[in-house]
Amino acid sequence: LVSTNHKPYHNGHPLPPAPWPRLPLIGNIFWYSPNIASLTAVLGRLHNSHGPVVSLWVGNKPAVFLDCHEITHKALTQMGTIFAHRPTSWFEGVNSHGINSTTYCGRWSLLRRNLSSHLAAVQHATDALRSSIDGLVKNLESAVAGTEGGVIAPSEPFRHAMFSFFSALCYGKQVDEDVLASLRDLHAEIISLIVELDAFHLMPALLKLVYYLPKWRKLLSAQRRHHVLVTALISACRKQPEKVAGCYVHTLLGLGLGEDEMVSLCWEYMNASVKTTTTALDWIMARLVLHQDIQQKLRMDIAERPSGNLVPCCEPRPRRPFLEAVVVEALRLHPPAHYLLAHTTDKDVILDKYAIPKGSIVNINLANIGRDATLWTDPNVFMPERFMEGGEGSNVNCISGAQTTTKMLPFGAGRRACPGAAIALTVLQSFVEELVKWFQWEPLERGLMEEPSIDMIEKQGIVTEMRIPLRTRLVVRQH
Ligand code: HEM
Repeated sequence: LVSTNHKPYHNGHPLPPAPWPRLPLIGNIFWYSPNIASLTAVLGRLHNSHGPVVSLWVGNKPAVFLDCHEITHKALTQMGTIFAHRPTSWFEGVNSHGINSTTYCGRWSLLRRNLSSHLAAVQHATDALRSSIDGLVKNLESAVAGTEGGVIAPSEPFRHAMFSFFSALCYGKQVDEDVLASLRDLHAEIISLIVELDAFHLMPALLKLVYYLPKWRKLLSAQRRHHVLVTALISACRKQPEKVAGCYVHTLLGLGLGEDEMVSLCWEYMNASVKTTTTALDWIMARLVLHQDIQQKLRMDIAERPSGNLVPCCEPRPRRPFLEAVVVEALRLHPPAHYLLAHTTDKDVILDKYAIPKGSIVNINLANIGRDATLWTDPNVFMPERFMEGGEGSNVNCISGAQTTTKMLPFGAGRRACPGAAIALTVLQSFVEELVKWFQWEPLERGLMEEPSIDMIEKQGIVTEMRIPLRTRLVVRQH
């Protein structure tokens, strides 16, 4: 990468360092990083040579990349309202009316408050949680029974269970299993088409129109089918509101929204919740397979006192610090999203001596912050104890939107922080608790070449999944 910055100043202040050349109207992001997968390596090199604030250009706008806890903290909390905006994109598709793509305004605030109060009300939706976990345990038991040596790949059953839980919260519990299966398939189809089209890098997509056109058509068709299906689910809720009281669609019905808006918000709800929690669960269980001692300690801890997440009307719910520590430590090392959703500013600002022009696309690398050796001891070691009382992470609260510390931020921080953080943690803890109670999670035997039984290498994408999906030997425990 050439380090010269062709136009280094904006209103008398230096712009974040960027590589050269940069073409007028096109910029250089597509040149240096033709797809999402290559972006990490390019940014790694740029940060190494230029520090924590660098940029690549998308058309005539800088895409600024932050890689530092203090600067991130300043942008998201001290300058929170300035950085709370989202860049506009001409390709939003099914997400066009989502909270995440809405700019920081009254509409955003109304929708966000609605989602937050719905999620607070269903935080302990014990029936739905119990039934999804029971379904998962049954699925895993039959998978074990049907394989030699109990070797299974649990990611798909995880996704199935998370989908059934969040769809019960979104659409109510009355939805047919067949309809849910179609919805699940449509979600998978749309997400994989978006990934294939690499919507983040649309410019090359436009240049290779012939190759991309059939995929666009497929995406539009899948989005239309999704629209029809979700509209039917919304109408069913409208006809029998008493059956769906408290579910997300029910709360939306009272807001006077149009059909497209409601479909888009339902898509966002399911998409934001299922992919992230499933990916997090994959990483947590992979860690427990690798660290048998921690799995055993967790099991003993669980046996002493149940967490209460699955007990109806259990107030206050007893805390289980080690279970919480295991989940949070896995989120520190393996956050499902490595970057926050893109932020932007509504005016020119100075951040860490650099000019950030109004409308810049601001990207924050939260994965690097969680693994920063200046903030964490042995950052690459899986050590849940660091989150126990007196540990270096004991003051970290990744739920609160106004964190006092942003040493890790798997859910973001400040005004745009994830509204689903609290429920996501409850769900993950409940799943892990039951999965460890019901099964022993063991590694496969090492291969001839002594390769590790689990590959912890990441695959970059909309979320960062395991490059090789988790495979484990599952032993059903006696109860
Ligand atoms: C492990 C699970 C989850 C993780 C790691 C996660 C992570 C994130 C992150 C990093 C952001 C971007 C924050 C920013 O741009 O500053 C975000 C935003 C968001 N998340 Fe989550 N999330 C999870 C679960 C959920 C759940 C369960 C829901 C809802 C049911 C949800 C709904 C949203 C919404 C609506 C936004 C956009 C907020 C806004 O723009 O105001 N997420 N999430």
